[in-house]
Amino acid sequence: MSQPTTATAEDTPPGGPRGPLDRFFDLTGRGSTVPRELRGGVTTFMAMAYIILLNPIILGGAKDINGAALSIPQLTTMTALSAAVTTIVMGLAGNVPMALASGLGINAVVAFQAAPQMTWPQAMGLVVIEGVIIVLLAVSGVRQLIMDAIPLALKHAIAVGIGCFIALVGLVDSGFVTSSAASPPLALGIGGKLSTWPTLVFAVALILMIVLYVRRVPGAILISILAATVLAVVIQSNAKIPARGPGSWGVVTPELPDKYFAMPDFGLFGNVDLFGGFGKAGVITALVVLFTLVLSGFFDAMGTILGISDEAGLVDDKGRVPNLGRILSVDGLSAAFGGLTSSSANTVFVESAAGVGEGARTGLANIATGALFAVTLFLTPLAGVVPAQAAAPALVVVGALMMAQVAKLDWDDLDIAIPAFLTIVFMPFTYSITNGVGAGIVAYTLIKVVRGRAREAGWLLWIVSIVFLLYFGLNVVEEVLGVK
Ligand SMILES: Nc1nc2[nH]cnc2c(=O)[nH]1
Repeated sequence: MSQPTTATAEDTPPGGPRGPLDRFFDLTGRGSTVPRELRGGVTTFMAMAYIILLNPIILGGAKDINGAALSIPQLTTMTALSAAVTTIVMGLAGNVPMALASGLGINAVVAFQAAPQMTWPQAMGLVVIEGVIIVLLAVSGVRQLIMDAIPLALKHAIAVGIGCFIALVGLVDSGFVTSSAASPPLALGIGGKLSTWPTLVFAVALILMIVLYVRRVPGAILISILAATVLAVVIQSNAKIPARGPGSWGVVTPELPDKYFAMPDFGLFGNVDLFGGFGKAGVITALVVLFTLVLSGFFDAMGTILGISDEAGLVDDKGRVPNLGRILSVDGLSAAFGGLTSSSANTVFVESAAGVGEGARTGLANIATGALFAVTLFLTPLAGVVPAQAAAPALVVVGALMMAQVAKLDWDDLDIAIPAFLTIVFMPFTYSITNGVGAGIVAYTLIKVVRGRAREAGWLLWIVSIVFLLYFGLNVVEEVLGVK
């Protein structure tokens, strides 16, 4: 891929014999070094650390059918634990710079679709089953077959769509872009105006990151995140911006905590009722929830794995990813582990692209990211210091890098141009990677049919298209079947 790297003489792989770390992670083979991997891993952690705070807020804010809520401190521990374990396992087994944590798409399904119809252990039981189904699809080779069936052009479009999506996520999380019920639905800052301290911090961080990055300063992204965090803490200690409301920092208010250390509470571990949800909510309702979980988990991770691999230059000329079977299996296991820990399905995070932007190319970066998540198990108060405004510019800059893939598409070929465009725009516009993948695949198959080339799509894409049509029409199906 064509991004500028941040190599220095200190970074250059030595010509001598390769050490055990180098051999295990193939650092030299992938043109990387230990410092670069560590820098990438730390950067990814900085871009993802917010999840330790946000996931408990989303899951802990919802009530189950009995009106019970999960404990926020326990959720915080479980979110950090599952991110640490799954990220390290992915690094060791998959050797890719792809960190995992509780997915924001899926946790909303768990909190707002599953939990209100059953108990928390039953909802988490469905998450475990989802993960097991995804593992079965991976080990049977079906998941890989589906990935291979997706045309190369759509794989590039997925990377571009994810780039646009993470840029929007960054802009929204930092309050630089806000939504309102009035028109226009999206606006700059508050009501079209940038006038708050948090947006200033975002702007400073973004400018600093761009300047350092184009000047190829090693650690550009990380330095900018840290510098912006310091700026944010200084501003907050003087301006005392309220934690909630317009103009606030969002999930993380950058304040130095009173205490830095807290003992983790593992009380939610194993709090799972595997099949009880089918009895409580009804078989069809539970199956509809399971279908949504599997489809989102399957295609969100697939899109993210393709996008990050493409960005890291790990794919071959057919768009194939190394160690794909293992990566997909670990991804499924991670979803199940998320259920087991009540932290909701863990999935490959798009934020891993920030570490790739910093030079990460192997699973060693994951060891750094995972180790930092493990440390936060004991330092949960400190995890709340980096505000979105400091970390989110990384998502915008990396979004720009991922845009490079758009040049690989033949925009004069409508068979490609229209599905690729839909893939790209559906991701940011519907805030979902899965929707983008689905829109592209359905459009691709449709165009092949109306052009009299139905066979070119291949039978597998046909099946996937039908499944996606079901997914998009799920509400209609639910009404027909009379389920909630
Ligand atoms: N791919 C992916 N990345 C994320 N980053 C935060 N949440 C998510 C998610 O649900 N999926």
